[in-house]
Amino acid sequence: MPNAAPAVIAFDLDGTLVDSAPDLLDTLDLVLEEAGAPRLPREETRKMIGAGARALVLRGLTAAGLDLDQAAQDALYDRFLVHYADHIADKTRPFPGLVEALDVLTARGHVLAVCTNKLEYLSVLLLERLGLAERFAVIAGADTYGAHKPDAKHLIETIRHAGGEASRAVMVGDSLTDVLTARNAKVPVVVVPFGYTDIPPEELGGDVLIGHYDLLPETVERLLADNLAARA
Ligand SMILES: O=C(O)COP(=O)(O)O
Ligand SMILES: [Mg+2]
Repeated sequence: MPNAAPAVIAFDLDGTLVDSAPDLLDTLDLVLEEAGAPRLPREETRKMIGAGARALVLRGLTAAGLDLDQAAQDALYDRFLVHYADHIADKTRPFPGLVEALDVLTARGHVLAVCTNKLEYLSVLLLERLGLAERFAVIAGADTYGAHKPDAKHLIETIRHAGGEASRAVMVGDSLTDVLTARNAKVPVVVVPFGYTDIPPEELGGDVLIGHYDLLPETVERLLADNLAARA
């Protein structure tokens, strides 16, 4: 019997859809430099991405050994947001094969959504600049539903607003936060290995690890079918 709800494929943004590290970390370098901190190595700061911009700034300050009061931290965060918004798509690009994979998923009738710990307005701005925004039924940021990853509510609400249900959805992400979110929401999760994580991607505990977006459409079909069979 056909399921009335479309399948929803929910993507993390930073490190999953797009390689946004260059613009995020250029901005982090700039605000830390303005605060008088030494420059941190990229291998180190890359792993600080994944819990949103405020966490990125705070992690940078901690790693640089700067102990600022709340007002100074807030000012630095505001400065980060303004500069980042102005440079959000200078170097940021979709990962190879992404656009083709999204085309295939959409042609199969699946609905695409974004579930990210980036703020909603920055997520929309970035995807608009890259010409990708229209592809997603929902772009849900850390501030969209009053709960953010790894809270299951962020993913469940994203799927619901996209017109689907958690029992017929797949999450795609690059970090432990994404895997935990999917587990909490009882949604299967695909891990991509080209994002930002301090844990090796194969150790994140996802259902499937794919090395290239070419593999995503068949992987999604398999996970949806497995899920259906498990529920029968
Ligand atoms: O920008 C961040 O730190 C978080 O973004 P993500 O949830 O899309 O990985
Ligand atoms: Mg990510």
